[in-house]
Amino acid sequence: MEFRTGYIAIVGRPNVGKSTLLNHLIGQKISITSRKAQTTRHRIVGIRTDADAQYVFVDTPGFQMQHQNVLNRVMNRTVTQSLSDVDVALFVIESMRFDARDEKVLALLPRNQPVVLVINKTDKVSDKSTLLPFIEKVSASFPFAAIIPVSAKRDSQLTELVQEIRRHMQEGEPIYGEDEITDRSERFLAAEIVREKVFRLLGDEIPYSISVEIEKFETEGGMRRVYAAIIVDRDSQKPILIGKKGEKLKEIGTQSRKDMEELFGLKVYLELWVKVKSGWADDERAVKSLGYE
Ligand SMILES: Nc1nc2c(ncn2[C@@H]2O[C@H](COP(=O)(O)OP(=O)(O)OP(=O)(O)O)[C@@H](O)[C@H]2O)c(=O)[nH]1
Repeated sequence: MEFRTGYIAIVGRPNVGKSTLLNHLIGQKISITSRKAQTTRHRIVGIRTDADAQYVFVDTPGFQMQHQNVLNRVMNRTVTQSLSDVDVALFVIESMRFDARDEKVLALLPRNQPVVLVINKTDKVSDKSTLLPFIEKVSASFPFAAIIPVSAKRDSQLTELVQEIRRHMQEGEPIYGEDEITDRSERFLAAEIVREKVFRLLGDEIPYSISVEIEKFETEGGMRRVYAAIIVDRDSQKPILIGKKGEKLKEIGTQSRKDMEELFGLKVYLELWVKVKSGWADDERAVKSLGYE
């Protein structure tokens, strides 16, 4: 069988189980989001590599998972455009529920490219015979490429879903190497976690241009040591990030460390500091957030 690769977007109204689905498809918890809209076209939220395919799951700008009000805030066109360059979109709904909010999302989906309807939470349906009429009703509303009822939580029908996704992908070499997926992506995710916390805790106070550089990333005796610099543009942004008596940075550190521990399944020692991009004498370590508090 030829090797295939492709990009996949998972969309749907809040609470239908998109994150759960993603996590179960990729086998670990690496779905990360921040409150700010992304500037990049697509952000990778997870990768699954099988013997015959590599699945790259992306978050769609203006359509981010875990955003409650995003549909009100973003122009529909942007959403449709950004969705049109993935290979396949998964439109997730809940079993036996298809309301106005689902329809609103559905209206934004491109019609010139495959959309798979994923009916999640089938485990909650006690009388399975009610599912069929429901499926028929929803399927009349859009030319879906396929309809797959699943239970993300129970891993039910996920193999079938993966096979269906693969059908819509092109032959091609893996985009990400196997080794890259373990270490490099963990580094990348560590940086994403810190960035997410910065935005969560500081929101609009901080410009979108900040970045996070992982300067050291190593594992020693069951402990992951992460040294990360938050890079800001201007000196004046530094005190905002650090906060009174280092409070903000400490909170960013504590929350980041917790997420990293959950993600890596290891104890994490995290050292965080703020660096000014153009700065000369600014490489100072402001806070040490220990791996056990
Ligand atoms: N019974 C059942 N519950 C599920 C299933 N999948 C997800 N859930 C639950 O549904 C709730 C929402 O799941 P999420 O994965 O956070 O949903 P989401 O679509 O990412 O939600 P937003 O982040 O708000 O967009 C959680 O309580 C999940 O545990 C499933 O297959 N069966």
